[in-house]
Amino acid sequence: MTDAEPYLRLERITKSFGPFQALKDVSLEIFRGEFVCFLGPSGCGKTTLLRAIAGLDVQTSGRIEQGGRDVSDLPASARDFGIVFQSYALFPNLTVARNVGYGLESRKIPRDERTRRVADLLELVGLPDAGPKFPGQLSGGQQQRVALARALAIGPGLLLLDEPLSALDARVRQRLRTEIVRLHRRLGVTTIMVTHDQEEALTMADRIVVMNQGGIEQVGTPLTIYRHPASRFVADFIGHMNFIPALTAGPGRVRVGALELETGELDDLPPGTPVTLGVRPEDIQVRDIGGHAANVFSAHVGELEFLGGIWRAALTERSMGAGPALELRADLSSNAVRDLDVARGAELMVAVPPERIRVFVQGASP
Ligand SMILES: Nc1ncnc2c1ncn2[C@@H]1O[C@H](COP(=O)(O)OP(=O)(O)OP(=O)(O)O)[C@@H](O)[C@H]1O
Repeated sequence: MTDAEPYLRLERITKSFGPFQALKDVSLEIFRGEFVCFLGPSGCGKTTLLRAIAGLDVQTSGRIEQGGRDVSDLPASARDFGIVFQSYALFPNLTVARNVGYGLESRKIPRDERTRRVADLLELVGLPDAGPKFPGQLSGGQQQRVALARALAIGPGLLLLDEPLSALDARVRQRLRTEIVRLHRRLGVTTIMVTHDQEEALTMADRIVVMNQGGIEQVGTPLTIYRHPASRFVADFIGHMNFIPALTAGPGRVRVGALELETGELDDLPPGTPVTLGVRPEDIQVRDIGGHAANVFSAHVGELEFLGGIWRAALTERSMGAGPALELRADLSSNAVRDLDVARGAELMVAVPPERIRVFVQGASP
């Protein structure tokens, strides 16, 4: 097997629980050394997919190949992975050292080597002195580090993380996030993490698999998923987005009420086709709007919400004639708000760069 070939290949995986289809024809390829996140709302099937990869919940149909080997029908014990669960799942009556060494013990690794390896692993996860303690004597974050060390002990080909951070408080979560990424860089172990937290996926993953209702909506790098969401679902699930109903008006142009806008992307749709435009709040410009800028219009400032580093402004464009007004949320820097005297009730010139407008065709996206 060469590195150009996927390390893990999922082919047409389905999973049914009675009449309910939790996974619908899922195909995916993951390469050696990648950090991949399965991201999606509760119940979309991400844990079910992870458990199928581990052999903990066998798929109803489909094929799973790992490292060039067909593992579809292998029991979990015969597959090559380490796993960390949300709930730590440590043995409460065993010391930390024995928890970490558990897999080594059952593989009959000699005691000396085991002791050395456990010490290395505890060092690796930043708990060099925790060996003699019991899990109950550690904080949640520390227990999750022990769970990580245990999962890595046998040097698995695949590290599976099932919402490993969601039981932890925000600060610990943040710190462990960085540590897991660092650990991954250092060890290079192919890693799959399930999360419903978009920020976690965006900051940690090499590639994100966005799931919805038992299927895959989009696979891509965090930047691609954020900048070029393939569907309205993805656009809505990741980050904030203004959705604006519009009609096509010729190549690269759309009409929103009386306003005509230029867009960077538009398939060859006949004029008058209903579409939905997607614009991120941070892509609405209020500064340095040159004379030749496209999509410039005046907007009325409504509510202004202070979010710390930025302000979120409710903007309304009123040249719409009889139609409903165009409402937008815009994220403005504190500097812009100060320099331009942006205040509730003010009028503000705004520009929406054409290349920052996504066009979703109605009915084509779920
Ligand atoms: N053992 C089971 N029996 C019946 N239905 C199940 C079983 N396990 C999961 N499901 C259903 O399959 C769907 C997918 O579940 P899964 O746990 O994979 O979702 P998820 O995306 O991981 O969500 P969450 O973030 O809530 O865990 C859900 O609707 C769930 O109710």
